[in-house]
Amino acid sequence: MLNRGLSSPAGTSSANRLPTLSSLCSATNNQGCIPLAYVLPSAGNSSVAGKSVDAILGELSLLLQQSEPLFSSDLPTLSNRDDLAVQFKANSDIFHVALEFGSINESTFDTEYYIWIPDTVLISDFNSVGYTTAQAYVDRAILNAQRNRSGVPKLKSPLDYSDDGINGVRVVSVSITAKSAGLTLVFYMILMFQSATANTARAIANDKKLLRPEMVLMGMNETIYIIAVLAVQIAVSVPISFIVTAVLCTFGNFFEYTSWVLILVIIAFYTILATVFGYFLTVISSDSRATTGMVAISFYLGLGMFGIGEILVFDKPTISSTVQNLLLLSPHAVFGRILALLQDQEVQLNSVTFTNLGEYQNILTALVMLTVDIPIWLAISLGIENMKSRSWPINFKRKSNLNTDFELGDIGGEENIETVDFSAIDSVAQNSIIISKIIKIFPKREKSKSTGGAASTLKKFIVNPFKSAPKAKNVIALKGVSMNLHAGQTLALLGHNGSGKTTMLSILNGGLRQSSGQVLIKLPTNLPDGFIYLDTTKPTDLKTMRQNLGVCPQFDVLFPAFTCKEHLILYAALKGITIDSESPQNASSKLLVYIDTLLNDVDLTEKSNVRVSALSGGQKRKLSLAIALLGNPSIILLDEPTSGMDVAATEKVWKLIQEIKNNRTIIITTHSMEEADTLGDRIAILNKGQLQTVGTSMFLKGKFGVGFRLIVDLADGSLFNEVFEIVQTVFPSASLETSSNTSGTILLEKENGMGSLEYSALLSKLFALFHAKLESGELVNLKAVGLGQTTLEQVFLALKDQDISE
Ligand SMILES: Nc1ncnc2c1ncn2[C@@H]1O[C@H](COP(=O)(O)OP(=O)(O)OP(=O)(O)O)[C@@H](O)[C@H]1O
Repeated sequence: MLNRGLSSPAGTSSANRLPTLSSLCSATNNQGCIPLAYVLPSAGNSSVAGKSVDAILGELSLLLQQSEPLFSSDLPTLSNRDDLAVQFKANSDIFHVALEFGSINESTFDTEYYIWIPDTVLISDFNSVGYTTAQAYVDRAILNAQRNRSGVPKLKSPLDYSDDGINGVRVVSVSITAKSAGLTLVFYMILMFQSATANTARAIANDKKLLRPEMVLMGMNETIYIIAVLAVQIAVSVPISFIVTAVLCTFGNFFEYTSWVLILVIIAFYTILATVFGYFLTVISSDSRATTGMVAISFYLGLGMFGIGEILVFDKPTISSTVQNLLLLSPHAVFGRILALLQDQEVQLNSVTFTNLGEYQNILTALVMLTVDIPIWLAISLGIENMKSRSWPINFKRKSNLNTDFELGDIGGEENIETVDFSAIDSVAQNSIIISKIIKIFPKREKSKSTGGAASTLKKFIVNPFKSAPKAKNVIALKGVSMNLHAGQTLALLGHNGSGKTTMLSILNGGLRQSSGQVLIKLPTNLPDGFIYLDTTKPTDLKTMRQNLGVCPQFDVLFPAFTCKEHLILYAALKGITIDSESPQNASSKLLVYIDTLLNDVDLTEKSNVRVSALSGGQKRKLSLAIALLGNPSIILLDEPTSGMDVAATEKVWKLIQEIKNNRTIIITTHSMEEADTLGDRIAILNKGQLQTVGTSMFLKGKFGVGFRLIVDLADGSLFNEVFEIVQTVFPSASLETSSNTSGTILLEKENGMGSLEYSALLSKLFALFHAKLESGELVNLKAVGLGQTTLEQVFLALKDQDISE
């Protein structure tokens, strides 16, 4: 570019290769020829700098050695320009081309020089007289001196052609090579910090699915959670920033002149920005696999924006600074821009520091943009997240498929629901939770049955490339469930696996949003009514509701490294639980006493200072329960709280739940009928997403009980058959459950469709018969008969497969 940019005289070709200087020397076999004799910058010039001159001359002689081996490597020095003029005239056969240096800048190597050719030569072509060759040598020597200082690879001799080389191509590559070294560095740097984005995205996306919802439900403030995750990622990145800075500024020589503190700050800020950007990606995509893809896409997009910026936008006077700065909102573009600008200054050997940043406006602007990008992306992410959870008057989301080809509402209708006796419930306690026609549909994509990876994908493509993607298949977890709950009562929610219990609890605590229907939670207030109803789909209501909510999730969400006590202290802080006291010290010691009491309540006093990693499964459940009870919430949702606990611990928990239920609405899901019977003031049974029944244990047993058991105690076993035959005369379908010589149990099954009165009448008839037989002396060995009530388990099993038609 430098050489071919000079216009050649008309009629000459510019496509010829540069001739070597040796070939131009007219002396036979170069005998005595002098290559590029030179004159140093004139004395008295203040910018004369010995070191730079030496560096350039050293590079020049290296280049000459590469292409002009016939010349001696020592370049002859002439004392001044008069001497040069004399020599030229006198020895034009051996003295062909010469250099006169004007001035050389010590730090930038900016050089002013003149090329001498004898005036006896008619200049018809710059190439043929060696002028262009000399200039190419000198320009490369100057560039190599610069590159040597900044550690960039040196350029080869301009005459080191490849066979198909075209004259000038290598010279043009001078400027491109210099720039591309900087851009390669930028590329690698951006690539290196992808891990910060990817790690954050992965951590938040995974937590979003598993840990975060549960932690939020247990009282964790979402903003604190986000800040904690970002802080951890940033803390991990700090040592990495130091190492990268050390590599760039010390070992790698990539930034020899730029202040290392500036580089460290830039890298640290970019790390934070990359981390925040990772969080942004989790906000805009809902699943972790999508987020991973987004990291890759954003990387290429960012690089693209940087490339477009470098080529078309940055430093273009025709493009407004606003547009230029807009491009710098891209984390990768702004980082790349700063590095590229600093590289430009490095090549010019300029030292950029915090103190002289003002002299480099474009670097300063990019640095300011890098800094402000952090709060901007954080605000955008939090804003989108907030918008997503808001309930809009118009629903922009694609409507879920509510074409209900399933049975809606309760199984068996009103008669399976026990009428509540409101006279026994305080008016404030009545209807503390109103659940109305809740439907929950989980959209689900059918999984491909093949697991053959790339090979099966290829096969599928070959077999039927036009086969459309599998259609969405919905899972209907709740099919229009309605019921009202009352404070001071515990509702035991029963149901087989997958019947919808956890889904119901998640909707109640706002962790899941129902597809349709409404949940209203009653909270006491100072308002004239004395209470308000909160709608769990409204974020502000949800926030208030969660302050009054205690949740024990189905799976423990605990930190292995924290002790039991530390968990309660942490959650107390996160839930904002405060204890009134005159002094903060008093308050915190009172809080510790309260936490100790709670640990004692759940039988964990001995383990209060033990880390969770050393607790048994049952002990972890106790800790989760204690967290749920923290702060005396008015609504307590317990998802299988006693699973994994031993008998003694279970009984203690039952006692505790019974003690605390006053003024509170408690819902407990369980697979233990004994637990439901003991704790449930009312028991609700869910079956495949529908409410099968709800009522007291007595109501359920009376309604769905299969009948009583007759327990018979005999003095002589040989008479048992006789007793069974008597029973069968009244209850033809009676069945023998257990029997031994001296005792037995007979199930007095209620016939299908038989009413309670009719059944009672049969029982009376049976006992009258026994009485008569005893009186007549027919059953002399019968010591005692008794009636056993139907268990809840029998009710549950009887209801198992019942549907509306039955
Ligand atoms: N996130 C989800 N995506 C898709 N389907 C889900 C999801 N969560 C639950 N389901 C489905 O909803 C139905 C009800 O599940 P849920 O966990 O509420 O049952 P459950 O009664 O609590 O079961 P278990 O007693 O086993 O805990 C099941 O068919 C389940 O597969």
